[in-house]
Amino acid sequence: MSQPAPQPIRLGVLASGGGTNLQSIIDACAANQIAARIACVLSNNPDAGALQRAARAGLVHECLDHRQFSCRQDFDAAMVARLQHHQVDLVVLAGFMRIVGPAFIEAFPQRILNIHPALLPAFPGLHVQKKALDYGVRFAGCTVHFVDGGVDTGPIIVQAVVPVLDNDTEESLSARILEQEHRIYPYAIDLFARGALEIAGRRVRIRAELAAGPQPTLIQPPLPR
Ligand SMILES: Nc1nc2c(c(=O)[nH]1)N[C@@H](CN(C=O)c1ccc(C(=O)N[C@@H](CCC(=O)O)C(=O)O)cc1)CN2
Ligand SMILES: NCC(=O)N[C@@H]1O[C@H](COP(=O)([O-])[O-])[C@@H](O)[C@H]1O
Repeated sequence: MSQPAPQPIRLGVLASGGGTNLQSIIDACAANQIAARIACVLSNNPDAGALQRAARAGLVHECLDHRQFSCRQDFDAAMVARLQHHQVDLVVLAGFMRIVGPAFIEAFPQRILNIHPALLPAFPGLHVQKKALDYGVRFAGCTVHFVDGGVDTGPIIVQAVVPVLDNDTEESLSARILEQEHRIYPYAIDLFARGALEIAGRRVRIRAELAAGPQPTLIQPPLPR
């Protein structure tokens, strides 16, 4: 029995690239699949496709080009100021390619999520789809986690698994993972919005009774050869 939707929380989505994760969140909000609304979209990259997607969706969007700031701390402070101005409840990193510092994290304690295109703790950092392919793993996937002071080390909320095929390229594997990212990120954000996430040390407990519905399928079986 799903719970009635609570008052929507306000999201601040940070993106540096094309914004397909942002688009999946935009679409999920429009379909009332997330108990949230996007208050603003911020990017560090003036050329980010995410800014164009935000504009098309009629969303508040701003670029704070990190290259215009004298240091990482000043950039972080400016981002925090904009997020607080827009009264953001949850910061959603959606392909945001800057490491946020302690002051940013202190401003939003346990209220910053990130999506990573690997099954953490395997393959943190960048270019991880290629790293997984080169390593020879049989399964890959993606992870939604809380952001903490480390990089890709925060408590894990949801993961999805995809098979790695013998003829996979970095592009084909990235595309397969991205499809799952677009499914699990809206789901994870909605769990947070409904107060269904409880952090206990490294572990995150999902209170199913507060979720909107059943957990989506998270393990993609190997494709027929
Ligand atoms: N404190 C944290 N900040 C961020 C996290 C995190 O877990 N903790 N996740 C990242 C997203 N991410 C991987 O999922 C990631 C993004 C960027 C980098 C990185 O090395 N960035 C470089 C600049 C790279 C560039 O501009 O092309 C840097 O910031 O110096 C590592 C991991 C978001 N932030
Ligand atoms: N380490 C962070 C990282 O690699 N993030 C990845 O950047 C891509 C952004 O795509 P998008 O702009 O189309 O959402 C996504 O695959 C996301 O997991």
